[in-house]
Amino acid sequence: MHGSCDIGIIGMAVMGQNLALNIARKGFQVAVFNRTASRTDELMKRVEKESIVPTYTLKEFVASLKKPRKAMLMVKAGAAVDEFIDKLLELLEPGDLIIDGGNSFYQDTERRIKKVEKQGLLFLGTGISGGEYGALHGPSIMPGGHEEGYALVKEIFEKAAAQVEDGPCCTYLGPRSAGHFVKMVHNGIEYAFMQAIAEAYDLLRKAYRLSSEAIGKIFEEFNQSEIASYLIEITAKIFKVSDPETRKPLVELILDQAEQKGTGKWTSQTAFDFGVPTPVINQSVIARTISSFKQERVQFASLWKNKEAAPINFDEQHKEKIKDALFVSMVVAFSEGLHLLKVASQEMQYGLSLPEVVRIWKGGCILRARMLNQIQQALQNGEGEILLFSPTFLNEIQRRTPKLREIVALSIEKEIPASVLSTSLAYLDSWKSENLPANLIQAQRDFFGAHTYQRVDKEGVFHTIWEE
Ligand SMILES: NC(=O)C1=CN([C@@H]2O[C@H](COP(=O)(O)OP(=O)(O)OC[C@H]3O[C@@H](n4cnc5c(N)ncnc54)[C@H](OP(=O)(O)O)[C@@H]3O)[C@@H](O)[C@H]2O)C=CC1
Ligand SMILES: O=C(CO)[C@H](O)[C@H](O)COP(=O)(O)O
Repeated sequence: MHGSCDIGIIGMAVMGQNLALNIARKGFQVAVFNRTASRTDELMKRVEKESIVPTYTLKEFVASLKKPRKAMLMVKAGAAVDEFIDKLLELLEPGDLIIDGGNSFYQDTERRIKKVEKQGLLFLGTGISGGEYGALHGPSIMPGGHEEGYALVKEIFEKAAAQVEDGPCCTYLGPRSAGHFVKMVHNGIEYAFMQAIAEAYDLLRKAYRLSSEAIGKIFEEFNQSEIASYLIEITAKIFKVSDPETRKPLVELILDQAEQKGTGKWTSQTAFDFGVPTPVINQSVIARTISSFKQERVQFASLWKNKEAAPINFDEQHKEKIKDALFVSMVVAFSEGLHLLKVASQEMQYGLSLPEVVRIWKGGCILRARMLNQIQQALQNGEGEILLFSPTFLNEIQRRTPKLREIVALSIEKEIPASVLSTSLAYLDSWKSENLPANLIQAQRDFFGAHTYQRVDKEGVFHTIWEE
């Protein structure tokens, strides 16, 4: 078996195991390695006819690879990636390829690629989306880094990726950290969708007092509409699952503390760095953070002495309003993310093709959604720098925003937090404001710090002594 494997994967947790099986099922021979051997054994129990070679030392792993060797890391983002890169650099040779398939921060990828190329090796920072199912049946793969490295794995990646009508959900995105940057933004948008959906659920259960079963049916219907998407689809499915012990809907028994591994926060931090407004994504990160203060929330609720409002009757019109609110929030989240990608592509010189980014998000990944077809079309037509401005979406959003406004008003009236839905509205209201109150901010800055200001009626930079 030595030296015969087409690719090797390190990290046999959820993603690594399933990706290894997927690639092996496409006819490639895959070497696998995991720090804890039992995980490798666990995978081998799942192997049927596939060609997977288990290895138990890194030396054995490297020796099992065909030259030029392709070693892919599917380990926890952070220190583990650096540790494996260092160990692999001792064992691999110039011309070999290291791929980081985890959710690494793009600045780490910038640093790692320099280190790897210094030793004459190639590196691909590759975002992968689709979770457990996608990894096995076809994820969306977002590679960036050395283009000659991509040529070595193109066939493997493109066969393993999800397939949509216009090709595999994998394409070379650009140099250095382009792939991990795109995956980071993908996840930022993912956070926003998830929070918007969660807020719709909160309104449905609290304002209208609908049961989990009824809410599940509404999401099932939503998934037949213009907001059809993977996240809406799994939401509908979640509401159908009962806890075997209590027979209650399982979702009702899950603690309301959302965890996060960092990609959403990085998207927001990076958007601040690049000067791109992404308030809906930012707010979805904040919403998760607030949720983590469960004990404090319980305490504050008892101090506040919440009163339950009378429920509202739910009908078709309400359903349409919630759907429209979700539609607008989804478009806004995509618009924010694509705006960030556009600016970052220029600043970082990635040369990203946004229609291609959107194309590879159409299948396999967590963001896959029916509206991505229209978004791809709008981008291909070069419609507007920012998606909101595109004629395709402008009319759609304008038509639906009054419904979003009603839903936000309802959330305010009923005291149900809907911060992502309301931020979507505020974001739109800000863009459509010819005049914002930033003139007052400028006056205040000039008052306390002599920061100067510009005027609307004449050219120049001005400073005023605001008080003697
Ligand atoms: N789960 C998901 O849905 C998705 C995950 N990702 C990303 O893919 C990557 C893999 O994800 P996932 O499969 O969930 O696994 P985890 O992120 O849970 O990481 C577990 C894997 O990392 C290894 N590992 C952790 N720390 C170390 C260390 N210090 N030294 C050596 N090995 C270490 C573990 O080895 P051991 O068994 O020995 O502990 C195990 O193989 C991550 O970057 C994740 O963010 C991307 C898309 C979706
Ligand atoms: O990359 C993913 C999906 O695209 C991973 O599932 C990731 O872990 C999701 O982020 P978080 O754990 O912060 O919710």
